[in-house]
Amino acid sequence: MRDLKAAPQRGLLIVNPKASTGSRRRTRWVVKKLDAVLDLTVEKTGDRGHGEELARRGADAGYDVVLSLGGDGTVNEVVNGLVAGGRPAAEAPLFAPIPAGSTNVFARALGLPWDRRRASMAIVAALEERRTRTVSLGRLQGDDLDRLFTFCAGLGWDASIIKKVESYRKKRNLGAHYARAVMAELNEHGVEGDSIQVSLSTGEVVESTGMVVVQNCAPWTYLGALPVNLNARASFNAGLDVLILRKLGLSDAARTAASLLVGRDGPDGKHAVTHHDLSRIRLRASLPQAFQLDGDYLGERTELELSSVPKALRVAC
Ligand SMILES: Nc1ncnc2c1ncn2[C@@H]1O[C@H](COP(=O)(O)OP(=O)(O)OP(=O)(O)O)[C@@H](O)[C@H]1O
Repeated sequence: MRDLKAAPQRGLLIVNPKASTGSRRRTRWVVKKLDAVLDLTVEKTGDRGHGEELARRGADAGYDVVLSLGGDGTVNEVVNGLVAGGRPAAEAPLFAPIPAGSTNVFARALGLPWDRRRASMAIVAALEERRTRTVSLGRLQGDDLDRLFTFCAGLGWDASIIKKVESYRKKRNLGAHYARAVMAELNEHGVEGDSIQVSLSTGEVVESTGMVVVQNCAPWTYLGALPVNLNARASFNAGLDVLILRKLGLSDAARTAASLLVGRDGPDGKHAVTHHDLSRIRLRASLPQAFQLDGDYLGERTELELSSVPKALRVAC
């Protein structure tokens, strides 16, 4: 093991001061821990998109390690900045996400604890022991859009629900907000969604009425400590997994929702089909549909293409 104190790696910590579980005191604690093992620079994000710009500049400046302190939105921005323009993983800084959002799916999918102190200690140990892993990312393209995602993207129902949850603003008690948004969505639009044609890289074409979720890893999300699995086989070492909801009745919707919460492998069968390890998925909807990327609602689209980018990002873990 190299003595990091003698030759410290250059580290850039990108902090979202508005992240839902962040605070100045907690940030100071994290900075102190990292400062002991890295030649550390700290930058705060000032607005949406700033994390991506800071990360891109950090990669251009040759930082060895870039860390984020924020939620999955900040992780998404920083990752997009690090490997912007197709920068290969070997030429980009090592990345480490320190959780400060409400859910922190990417960090937890990597095996890091939700608690930021414990996660920081685990990252410091990984840096000291030079433990790294190279993971896949997803890429989403459409019209004026070309973005990477770390854990999931979706078109239709789940994205409409995310839009509603975001509009409720308060991030506490996310489970209750989610349930409220599901009920509001059912009230407004019922369970019958618009048709989405899903073309898979295997050559198969599947029709969905209302919801397609693509995963780069498992789980899809967490409700508190509970992982919610749509595609339990999704993995950073494989291509993309997809869940396609087909025709739903109200009782099917309830059954599907329940199987998401209690099932180990997620729903499958007559009303939902899943496919594993795909290189590409094309989506074409009959009407503009809400879409989400790493849990952030990003607008509406009728056509999207998603592809897997293998071994796209080096992470410390
Ligand atoms: N200074 C800032 N002011 C307002 N928004 C910001 C600022 N810095 C970053 N953001 C934006 O805040 C969004 C959400 O941030 P982030 O995901 O880090 O936290 P979060 O919303 O608490 O996380 P989660 O959604 O997991 O609860 C990001 O998309 C980012 O662009």
